[in-house]
Amino acid sequence: MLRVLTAGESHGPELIAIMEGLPAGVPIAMDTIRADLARRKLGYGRGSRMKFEEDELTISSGVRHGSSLGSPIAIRIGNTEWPKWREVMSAEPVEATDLSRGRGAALTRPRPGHADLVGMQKYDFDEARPILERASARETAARVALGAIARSFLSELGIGLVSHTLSMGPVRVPEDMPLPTPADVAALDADLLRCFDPATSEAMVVEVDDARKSGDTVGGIVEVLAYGLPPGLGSHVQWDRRLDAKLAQALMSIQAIKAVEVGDGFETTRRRGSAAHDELHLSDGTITRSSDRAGGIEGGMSTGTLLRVRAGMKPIATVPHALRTIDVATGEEATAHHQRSDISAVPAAGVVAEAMVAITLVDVILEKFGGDSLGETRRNIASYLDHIPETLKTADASDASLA
Ligand SMILES: Cc1cc2nc3c(=O)[nH]c(=O)nc-3n(C[C@H](O)[C@H](O)[C@H](O)COP(=O)(O)O)c2cc1C
Ligand SMILES: C=C(O[C@@H]1CC(C(=O)O)=C[C@@H](OP(=O)(O)O)[C@H]1O)C(=O)O
Repeated sequence: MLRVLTAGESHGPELIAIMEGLPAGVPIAMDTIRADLARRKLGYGRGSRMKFEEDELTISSGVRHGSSLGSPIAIRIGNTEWPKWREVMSAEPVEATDLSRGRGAALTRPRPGHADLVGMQKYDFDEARPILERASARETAARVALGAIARSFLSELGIGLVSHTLSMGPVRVPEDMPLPTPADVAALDADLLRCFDPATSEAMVVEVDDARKSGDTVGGIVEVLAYGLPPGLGSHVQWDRRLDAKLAQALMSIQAIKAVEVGDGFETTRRRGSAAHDELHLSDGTITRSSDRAGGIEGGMSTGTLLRVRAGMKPIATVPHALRTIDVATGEEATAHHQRSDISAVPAAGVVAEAMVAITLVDVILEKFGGDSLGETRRNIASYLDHIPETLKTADASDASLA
């Protein structure tokens, strides 16, 4: 079983991430984690904070000489903006008068679509600062650092992940666009939209620029693909063991994600059954699926074909052309507070989605195969695949890379 936790406020001194349950012997390179943190910060439409804030990465435990120890891994990501916020976010009491201006001024005009108002109600605060600090997607840097470690483990098992942007507002990649593979990742990372279709990528830039000019924000859809999974991850036997359910929770937990699709998702609901499923046929005597409409999951279990999931992000709530709200200090109608913010964070959300899928896959792999060391997990997977009877083997099972 894998357990992960994050802590940290957006303008606090640092983010903390803990991962417990990763087997020993997994290669963990600081540069790989840094590269993923950099991918998350990039992306067309991000606000000014992404340009000046650095992610200061430290690993405090669980890793020795570039390899996991099997003990809890503790990661620290320093917020380099902290000195400017020291007083506002101090753990020690600060005189209210010292906070009454500038950054410390009470945020009493909650933003519709953010956690501000309901958070104030629930946690009994009279301003939004204590809520937005933790609701903020700054926290996703911690998830991406954990995701980089998860991806390293998956990569040792021959499993590769790709995330890419499918749409930005109404601008969408062509339906027949070929799916990107891990070999294409460098090209995706070079594109600030993380979009595989250059013409669509350009149109997405125009969409973001247009929104920026009119003081607005944009949402969109990202897709995560996982290549090389064995069949049988997750289970049909209990609601909380279904792989699709776990992935949906993992993706839906990302700030501003409001929709999740597995495989063809909602499109499947518009088809008749005869055109909705992945038929089986024999190819060189081996069972083969003739399509991948299900997104690689049947009955809550991975089928061993390509895993394909999508997450839909709503437009950023901090709309520069501020939305109508109520000033809870005066009880009067007002416009929502707004300083700087992202116009779109869809490409960044793709990187976060990839991290959440990676963490979920490590969890279900350890649930099925266990292993206190990487070697033990590998042996367990190989033994399982070897023991699937020839008559049940599927052509697309990923045993080649796992052997
Ligand atoms: C990578 C990323 C960056 C985000 N940047 C912003 C932002 O700059 N401004 C904002 O209002 N919301 C931003 N959000 C979304 C808010 O964090 C989110 O809407 C808020 O926490 C409320 O949660 P909910 O939308 O899931 O209800 C971002 C989300 C992600 C994933
Ligand atoms: C800091 C990050 O994202 C932040 C997420 C966020 C929000 O409301 O979610 C609001 C913005 O922060 P601020 O209000 O300070 O400008 C983003 O910059 C990050 O991703 O590292």
